[in-house]
Amino acid sequence: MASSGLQTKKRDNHNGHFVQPTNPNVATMQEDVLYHFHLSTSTHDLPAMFGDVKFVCVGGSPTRMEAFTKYMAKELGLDHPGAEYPNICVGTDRYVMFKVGPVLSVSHGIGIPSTSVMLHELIKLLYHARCSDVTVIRIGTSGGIGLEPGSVVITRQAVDASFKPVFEQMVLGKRVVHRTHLDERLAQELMQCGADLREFPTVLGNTMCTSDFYEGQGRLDGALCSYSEKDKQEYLEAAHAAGIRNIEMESSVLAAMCGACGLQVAVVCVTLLNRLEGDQVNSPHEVLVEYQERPQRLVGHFIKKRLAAAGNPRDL
Ligand SMILES: O=P(O)(O)O[C@@H]1C[C@H](O)[C@@H](CO)O1
Ligand SMILES: O=c1cc[nH]c(=O)[nH]1
Repeated sequence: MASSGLQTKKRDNHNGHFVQPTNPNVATMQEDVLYHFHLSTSTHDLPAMFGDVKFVCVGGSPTRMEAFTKYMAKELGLDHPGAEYPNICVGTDRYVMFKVGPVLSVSHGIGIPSTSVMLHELIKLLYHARCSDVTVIRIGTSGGIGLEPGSVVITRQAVDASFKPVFEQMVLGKRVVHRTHLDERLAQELMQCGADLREFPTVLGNTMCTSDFYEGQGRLDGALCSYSEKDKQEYLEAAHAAGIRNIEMESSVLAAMCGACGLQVAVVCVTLLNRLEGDQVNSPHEVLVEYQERPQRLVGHFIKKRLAAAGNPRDL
C-alpha cells in the first residue's frame, strides 16, 4: 500500500472485497501519480475523498456522466438548491469525474485504449482509497442487432469481433489473452430492474466489443469499406446467431480489467439503431438524448434498490 502523504487511515469498517490491483509494484510506490485524473496519493487524501464509493458508473461522454450525477443526486435525495457537482478531474481535460454520496461517475472516451488508461487509474484510485465491495457499471450506447432501437442490452458475455469471450492485448511485444467474465447474478439483478421499471425493452445478450466504429463494426458508410453489403449482412446475422445483441467499443476491456481486480462489473447499453436495417445514427437529437437516459434510469433504480436493501451502505 502506498502509505505516504495524506493517507493515514487503516483498512477498517469494511466487510467484504477490497479493490486489489494485480500489479504488486503498486503497493511499494512512495507516491502514485494518477496522471490522467490529475490526482496523486501525495497531494490528495484519497481515502477521505473516495473511501465511501460503492458504485462507479462509466460512459464515453463527459456530459452524460455529469447528467448522471445530477440525476443520482435527485434520486438519492442528496440534491439541494444551489448544489454543485464539481468535476474532480478539473486539472485535466482527459476525463471527467463526479461524485455524489457513494456513486462515482467517470467518463472514458471512445474505445479500448482510452478506457484502459482510465481503468488503470480508476482501479488504483479505489485501491488507494481503501474501497471495498465496489460495483462498476458501464452506462453506454451501442448498435443493436435485431432489436427495436431504444432497447437496453444487459451484457451476458463481452465478446470480440470473432465472437470469442476474450480481450487480447500486446504486452512486451507478445499477445496476452484475458477472459472477459461478467457477473451473471449482477446481470440478472439488473434485468430485474428493467422489469421493475417496465419503461423500455430490456434484454440479456452478448455484446460484441470492437476497436472501430466503422469497418470494425461492419458499416458500409465509413471512409473505407473493403467488403460488400452481402458480406456485412452475413457477418451481422452470424453475430446474432452467436447470441450477440449489440455492438460497442469498451465492454471487453472493462470486463477483463475490473474482473481481475475484484470489482463486480456489468455493462448496460442502449441501442441507438438496428444494424440489420442500417448504419447511420440518424434519429432526431431529442430521441437519442432520451435513449441515452435509459441505462441511467435502470442503473439509478438498481443503486437505490441496493442501498435500500443494505440499509447502511457499509453493509453492501
Ligand atoms: O459510452 P458510449 O456512448 O461512448 O459508447 C459507445 C461506444 C463508443 O465509445 C461510442 C461510439 O459512438 O459510443
Ligand atoms: O452502432 C453503434 C452505436 C453506438 N456505439 C457503437 O459502438 N456502435
